Amino acid sequence: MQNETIVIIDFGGQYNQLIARRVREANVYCEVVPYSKTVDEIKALNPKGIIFTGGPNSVFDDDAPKVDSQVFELGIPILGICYGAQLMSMSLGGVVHHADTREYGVTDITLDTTGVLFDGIADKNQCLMSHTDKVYSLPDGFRVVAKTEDCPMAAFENAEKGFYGVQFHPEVNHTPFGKDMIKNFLYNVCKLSGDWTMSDYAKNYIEFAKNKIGDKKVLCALSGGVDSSVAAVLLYKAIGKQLTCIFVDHGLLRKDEGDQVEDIFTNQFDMNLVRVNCEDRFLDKLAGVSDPETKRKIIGEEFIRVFEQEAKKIGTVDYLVQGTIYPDVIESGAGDASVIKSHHNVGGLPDYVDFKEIIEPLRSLFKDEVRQLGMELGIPEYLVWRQPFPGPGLAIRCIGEITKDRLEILKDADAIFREEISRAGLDREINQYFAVLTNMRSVGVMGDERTYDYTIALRGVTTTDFMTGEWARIPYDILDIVSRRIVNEVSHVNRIVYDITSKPPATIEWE
Ligand SMILES: Nc1ncnc2c1ncn2[C@@H]1O[C@H](COP(=O)(O)OP(=O)(O)OP(=O)(O)O)[C@@H](O)[C@H]1O
Ligand SMILES: O=c1[nH]c(=O)c2[nH+]cn([C@@H]3O[C@H](COP(=O)(O)O)[C@@H](O)[C@H]3O)c2[nH]1
Ligand SMILES: NC(=O)CC[C@H](N)C(=O)O
Ligand SMILES: [Mg+2]
Repeated sequence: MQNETIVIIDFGGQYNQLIARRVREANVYCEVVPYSKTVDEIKALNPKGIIFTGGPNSVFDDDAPKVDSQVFELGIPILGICYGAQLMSMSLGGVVHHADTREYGVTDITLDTTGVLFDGIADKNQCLMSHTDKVYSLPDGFRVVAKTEDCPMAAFENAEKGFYGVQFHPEVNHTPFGKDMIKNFLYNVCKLSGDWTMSDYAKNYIEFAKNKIGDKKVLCALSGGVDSSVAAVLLYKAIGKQLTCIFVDHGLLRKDEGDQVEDIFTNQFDMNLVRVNCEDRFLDKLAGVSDPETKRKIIGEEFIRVFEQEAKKIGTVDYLVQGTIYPDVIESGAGDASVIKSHHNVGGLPDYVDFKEIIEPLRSLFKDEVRQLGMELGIPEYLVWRQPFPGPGLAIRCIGEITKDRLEILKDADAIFREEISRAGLDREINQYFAVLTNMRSVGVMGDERTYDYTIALRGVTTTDFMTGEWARIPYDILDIVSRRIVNEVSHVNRIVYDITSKPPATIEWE
């Protein structure tokens, strides 16, 4: 049985996957497709509703992305967001040009609550605006249902045809009524029943993977982290022992982590697991390197070379599975987005990879959705709720050059911090917490003697999606215990600082 489907037509906007996420959150299945799909291809997906996303272009430019105008004749409801609303308006006979006043940021908006999308929503509200063009006149049959000070046509509808346009972005948290508005579109306009759940995602993916892979062999890059554990279990359910998991111990893991991961995946799950110990190989390549992006690229490439080498031992392996999730993709500069940092599994991948294909079952999901999926698959809670740990590991927390000695200092300090946070029962509340070895040394006095040693920085953040985050308000007395213990127990450290920047403007990791 096919789930009720929403088709999201992608015009290159920044928040497109967030739109998809909002639709999934409302228990509706959706697919994001490029604007170049023909109307027949769209029809073949049997959508119950269509959403046009935002996008960087101006609709009236010659080379602006357009959708086949027959889409307006399918009798299917359409919601246009920002660029999508402008495109809908222009395609049906309205007028769009550059605005005299542009709007960027959170803006007060007045909603006409007789508008179908705004049913049950407060009329004085706020929304996120981000546009330089605007709609100046509406096509026949439309009426205005929202306005802001600078945008008199901030939302419009032709309820009879089921066409709706909004100039603002309902998909972001800065538009507090956005989720309700999207639900109104799905439930009141498209008349959906909400027949999709995360367990459907699992079921469908397992079916899809079975058919795609057939009797071929597959290798899964398994770190023991949340994402790759969920990806591995999904694939294991699809193809069982055709799957081999490769766990790379690159010497950049946390204290005792290698043994713990090996223990969990050999004793608790009955999967084929190969642990590859290659500390020297990674450390040799990283010797003398202190630039963060260079470190990331070296590690990204070395990971793949290890996977290729292990694949050869197994025979012919067509597919490599990675636990890539959406934030990894967007921060590595997907499409037109700018590169924040090259996640080793996306932007850090080498140009040539000796596998027929890389499979990434979680590529469009956000972290909290992956956790939900993990619970659906019956993965133990302590694994699903583990704090994330980046693939490049301690290399990007050891600022400057990486040496065995410096890694030892960092591992010991980090272990103390993690131990005290879980002793205080804060490990679920603080979503990611770790130590960073800075490359700064300063003067201290210990046992009446001068010291000149490293500064350790502690980092703690609260976040749900890891795209943005707040620094965690860890109680002073816990920070105090951690600080005393690290300085007393770890040689070559004489000073501890706590990082009090949020993301943005900082990022979670230091490199
Ligand atoms: N040590 C490792 N050995 C093998 N594969 C790895 C290793 N570290 C990372 N990977 C691969 O890179 C992907 C991305 O790493 P990332 O740290 O984002 O995810 P994760 O480790 O699975 O989950 P988490 O975000 O909870 O740490 C992983 O899903 C995995 O496929
Ligand atoms: O697998 C990964 N490979 C990487 O190269 C990488 N860089 C950052 N991270 C993790 O991503 C989340 C966001 O981190 P940033 O705010 O530092 O970008 C945080 O959870 C980081 O730990 C990585 N994960
Ligand atoms: N965010 C958007 O979709 C922007 C649409 C269009 N490029 C504008 O500036 O108005
Ligand atoms: Mg990880």
